[in-house]
Amino acid sequence: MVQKDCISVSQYHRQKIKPVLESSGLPEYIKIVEVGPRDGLQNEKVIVPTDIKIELINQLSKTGLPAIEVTSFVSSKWVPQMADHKEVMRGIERHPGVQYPVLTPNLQGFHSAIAAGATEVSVFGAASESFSKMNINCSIEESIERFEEVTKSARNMNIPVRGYVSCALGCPYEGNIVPDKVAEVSKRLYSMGCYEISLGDTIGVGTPGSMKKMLEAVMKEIPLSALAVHCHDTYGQALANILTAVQMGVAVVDSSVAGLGGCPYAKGATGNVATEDVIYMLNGLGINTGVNLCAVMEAGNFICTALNKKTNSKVAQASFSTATIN
Ligand SMILES: CC(C)(COP(=O)([O-])OP(=O)([O-])OC[C@H]1O[C@@H](n2cnc3c(N)ncnc32)[C@H](O)[C@@H]1OP(=O)([O-])[O-])[C@@H](O)C(=O)NCCC(=O)NCCSC(=O)C[C@@](C)(O)CC(=O)[O-]
Repeated sequence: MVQKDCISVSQYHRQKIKPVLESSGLPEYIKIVEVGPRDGLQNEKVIVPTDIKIELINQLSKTGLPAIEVTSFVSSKWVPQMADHKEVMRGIERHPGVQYPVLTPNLQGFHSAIAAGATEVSVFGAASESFSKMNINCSIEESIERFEEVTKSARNMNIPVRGYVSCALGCPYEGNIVPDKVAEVSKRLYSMGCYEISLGDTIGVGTPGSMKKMLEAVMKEIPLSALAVHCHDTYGQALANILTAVQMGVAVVDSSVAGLGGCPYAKGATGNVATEDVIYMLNGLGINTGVNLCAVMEAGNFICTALNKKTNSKVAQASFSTATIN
């Protein structure tokens, strides 16, 4: 059940990201991009039934979240969990003011996504050659060519395109990735028309120190207002890394309800930072998100019950055991 005092989505969606809270130097509003239904569920061992995915997205749509990544239009041989992309896309109830982006690695995926009713897409590249090859079966250069085809078609249809750069703080195959490489790939995605670049710590190895260095390099090439961070929590650093990014002025944060997820081509990587934990931290900093924490916890409880697993959200764990949320 959504709380009565939940601030309306459209109220926040309409407003531009404001520069900073005057007293603290922090952004006054942070946009949360919920990636659980895609990034979270793509990595589940058992195939999650389509109606459960749809119900999860419908519940999340009522929480005040401004953006919910719904699914991926990728090959079902590569990611069987996302094979029902069309049914999910067509089955969800769309709420005014909520964005419902989907992943599209190439023109084929883009056309399928549009045919299924997608109104926003994301291309996903990497700052690591090896990861690019393992994840989307092509070099970084080839991926850029494919993404250019997608952005060109999208522009003609007025479809916004978001760009991911995976391995921004480390690669499961190559180890360290130099910040300049992240900046270079980010710049290319931004130059081809991606409205926002989400910097992915795909395997959750970053620290506040490496996040700061990487962001300093990327911020030389791309406006701060076009940057997002996407932190997995494998080493327990995600919230600290997000706080570092927010202190540097980043105002878009990706997260996953109940901390679900991982990437099938980044073995051992755990889920994204839990949406509940990010909201709790931002609430404590006095930063608006427009998202109702209780309603997100209810959605988290729904999906964890359906998957028969324990939530990875520390906030949900604490709240369900003490029944107190501040
Ligand atoms: C990109 C491909 C498709 C290339 O895969 P490929 O095998 O090189 O593709 P191809 O062009 O040679 O085509 C081979 C077959 O795939 C089909 N195909 C071709 N394109 C599509 C498509 N779009 N949708 C559905 N089917 C497609 C195509 O029709 C053909 O079918 P066949 O004739 O064999 O029956 C493949 O590598 C793939 O699907 N990879 C997906 C990987 C993925 O989804 N990874 C997880 C998401 S990334 C991530 O999690 C990181 C992120 C974003 O969260 C950020 C972070 O944490 O860092």
